[in-house]
Parts: sequence; C-alpha cells; structure tokens
Amino acid sequence: MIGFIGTGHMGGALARGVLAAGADPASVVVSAKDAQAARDFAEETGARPATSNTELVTAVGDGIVVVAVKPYAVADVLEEINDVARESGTVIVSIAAGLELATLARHLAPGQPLVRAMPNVAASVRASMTALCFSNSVTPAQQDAVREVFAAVGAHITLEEKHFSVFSALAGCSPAFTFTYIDALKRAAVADGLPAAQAVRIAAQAVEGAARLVLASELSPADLADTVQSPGGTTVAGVVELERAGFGAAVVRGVQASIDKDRNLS
Ligand SMILES: NC(=O)C1=CN([C@@H]2O[C@H](COP(=O)(O)OP(=O)(O)OC[C@H]3O[C@@H](n4cnc5c(N)ncnc54)[C@H](O)[C@@H]3O)[C@@H](O)[C@H]2O)C=CC1
Ligand SMILES: O=C(O)[C@@H]1CCC=N1
Repeated sequence: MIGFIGTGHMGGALARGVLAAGADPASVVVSAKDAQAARDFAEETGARPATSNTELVTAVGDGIVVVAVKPYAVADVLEEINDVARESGTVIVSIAAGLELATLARHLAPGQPLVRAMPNVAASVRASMTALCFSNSVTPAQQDAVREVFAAVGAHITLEEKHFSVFSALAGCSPAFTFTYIDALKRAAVADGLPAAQAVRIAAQAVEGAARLVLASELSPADLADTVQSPGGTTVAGVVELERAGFGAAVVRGVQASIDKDRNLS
C-alpha cells in the first residue's frame, strides 16, 4: 500500500504517475487538507480517499506514506501521524524542499523509517528525475520498495544529503526554468507570425529531442552545440546573441538563487 498526504501539484503528479505505471488503484490512498479535495482526486483517478491523515496511515500500515504538503506544513502533519506511523512501522517519505532528515526525524519516533526524496513535476508523465536519501532505520527491503515507487514515475538516484539543495535546483526547480524557456521560444515565434499552439508544440518537441540527445550521446552539451552551429550560420548567430544578453550567466544565477533558497528553508 502507498499513501499520498497532499494531492496538489506534486502529490497529485506522483499518485497519477504510480497509477499510470499500473498500480492497483485500491492500493493507492490519498488525503488532503480538505477531505472533499481528496474525494475529488480519488474519483478522478480511482485511488482510495481517506478522510484524515491518520486514517490514511492506518490504511497503509507498514507500507509507504509520501508526505506531499508545503514545507511549512510538514512538521504538523508528521506530529499528527506520528503515533499511528510508529505502531504500524510505516515508511515515511518527505518530498519537501529544504527539510533535512534530522529535522524531519524530530517530529517522529526514534527509529521510524524515514526517507527524503526530491522528485519533479514530470512524475505525472512518468519522466521525473528523483533523488533519494535514506535514514539508517530504513531496511534494504524498504529501500527497494521506495525505489520501486520512484522508478514507476521516472529515473531516480540515491544521493548524499549534502547535495540535495543543488539537486533540487537542477531537477526539482528546473522544469519551471524550462517551461519559461519554452514560453519565450513561443513568444518569439508568435512575434514572427506562427500560431501559439503550433509554436509550443514545435518548441517542446525540440527541447525533448535535445535532452534525449544529451542523454544518449557521448558528447558534452557544448560539443553537441558545435554539431548544430555551422560556421557563419543561423544557429551561431542566435547563440552569440543569447550570450550577449547574458543567457548562460542568467541560468547560473537562477540555479544559485534556488540553491540558496533551499538551504535557507532548513
Ligand atoms: N511542485 C513541485 O514541482 C515540487 C514540489 N516539491 C515539494 O512538494 C511539496 C508539495 O508541493 P506542491 O505539490 O507544489 O504544493 P500544493 O500546494 O500544490 O499541494 C499541497 C497539498 O497539500 C495538502 N495539504 C496541506 N496541508 C495539509 C494537511 N495538514 N493535511 C493533508 N494535506 C494537506 C493540500 O490539500 C494540497 O493537496 C512541497 O513540500 C514542495 O517542496 C518537491 C518537488 C517538486
Ligand atoms: O519551489 C518549490 O516549492 C518546489 C521545490 C522544488 C520544486 N518546486
């Protein structure tokens, strides 16, 4: 059994991804701040609604509960479910930005199996990049069960906790950077007369293709860029202008701002 406390952008994306991967809807339980929101989500997806977070943890038992509420709400939720989770031996997975295992553990019983995860919103289409960090109390079998959940919604790696802030910027936040980039590509194309919907589809497919090429190629991204830029050609004219406008430096600054914000949350 797996439970999702919170069915918002990320809890919803994960639950949808797990269901799309073929999980039995009867084995997926959801709760939300507003019980009606959980019922609506359950009705739409086939998952089981719980009327409270403790009811959800009771239903999940020694399975996995993903806490998918905003970071400021995590402590209250953990304290609310603590007793039931301790009795059941539930594996608690937090996906909250910035909250370290040691901070999370303060709200749970000593030895409670606890996992820190950082997925991204592409989990809904089973294309997340997720980092996992396990507390010492998570058994190898429980680790495998958690990995299975995140494998169902994309790629995953196990990462030392000290790298979570940079990972969060690079994989958790960067979909928003990329959506902003695709939107800017669209705007430029619309300015030249292309219909918006067509421009978005073209730009998104081009971004997906480029990302897949990076993953499949032995070449670095810079070397791949050279394969597109003919001397004196159209591409290099565009790249030079992007760099004049500070494109690369802007990306580095954006990533650093996300890293700093994440470190300040803990
Ligand atoms: N949105 C994203 O792309 C990502 C978000 N995260 C993390 O995921 C967590 C959730 O973020 P979002 O989904 O964006 O937020 P959201 O605002 O879309 O969803 C929050 C959900 O939590 C529920 N909730 C709030 N208080 C609750 C309570 N006491 N009991 C039960 N449910 C409660 C709400 O009903 C809602 O379903 C955050 O901690 C965030 O750091 C991590 C990676 C990516
Ligand atoms: O910005 C946020 O709240 C979350 C954390 C990682 C991605 N989105």
